[in-house]
Amino acid sequence: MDSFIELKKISVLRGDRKILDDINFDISSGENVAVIGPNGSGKSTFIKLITGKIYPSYTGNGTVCKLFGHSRWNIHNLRSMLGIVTNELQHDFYNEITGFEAVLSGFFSSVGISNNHIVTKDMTKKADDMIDFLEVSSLRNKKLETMSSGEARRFLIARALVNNPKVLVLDEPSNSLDISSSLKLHNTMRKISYSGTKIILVTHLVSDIIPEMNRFVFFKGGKIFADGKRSEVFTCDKLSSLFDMKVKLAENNGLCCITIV
Ligand SMILES: Nc1ncnc2c1ncn2[C@@H]1O[C@H](COP(=O)(O)OP(=O)(O)OP(=O)(O)O)[C@@H](O)[C@H]1O
Repeated sequence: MDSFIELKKISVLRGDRKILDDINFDISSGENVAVIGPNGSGKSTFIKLITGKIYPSYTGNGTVCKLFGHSRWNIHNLRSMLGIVTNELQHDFYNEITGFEAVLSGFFSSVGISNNHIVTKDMTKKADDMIDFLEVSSLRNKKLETMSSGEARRFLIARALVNNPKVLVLDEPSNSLDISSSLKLHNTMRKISYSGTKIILVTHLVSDIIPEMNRFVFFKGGKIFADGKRSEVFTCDKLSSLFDMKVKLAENNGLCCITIV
């Protein structure tokens, strides 16, 4: 099986500063990956790289940057393979768009539906199926701008799933959610992982981690600081080194939390 994402010796430069430095990363099917790192460690830049939004700063000399086997890609062609939900995206949807239209727009990689879009019956059915799956049918015709963050985020996850992507990238998904909405999201991520779509979860909160995450990639200072199986990387020692403070990790009923010791 080809890798979903293959990066070798990849760096990203902004001005004269390397904000991603010599990244080597490869994921294939079967992996749910948690990307964790402190603020400013390069996680968002990494997400932009693996979702085709930016290219590496250097190529040649053994560098590889492939998404689904291709070094060059068209964002529209990536959409059936890669679903993306970021806070930036959610911001784009704060206008007159209803939840249903937002989900439907996933078929066109657009923000909402316009007269140029030809919406088929199958698309409508799939959009409604995904709205059901995310358990927000009662809000289908409500405008996103009038929803809570948690509600709007569920519609954007449904939008990302309409194309049956192989991989769903969630960037800081519990940002601005209260405990109850975070817990709902937690359960939704578990449901998605059972449905066959793999998750790449980017976060600085260990409470976002679901038991199905089987690979952990830690970022620090623009570099991959640790990368491996859950039992090897998601440990008190590694988390303490990552955040430069002694922390204790506890897991209870599938929920994780860290405390400072
Ligand atoms: N376009 C840019 N121009 C200059 N510096 C940038 C740019 N984008 C990111 N940076 C810098 O690169 C570093 C990594 O940023 P990035 O947003 O990738 O980190 P992050 O881990 O996602 O942080 P956070 O958790 O705070 O969102 C930061 O120091 C940031 O200021």
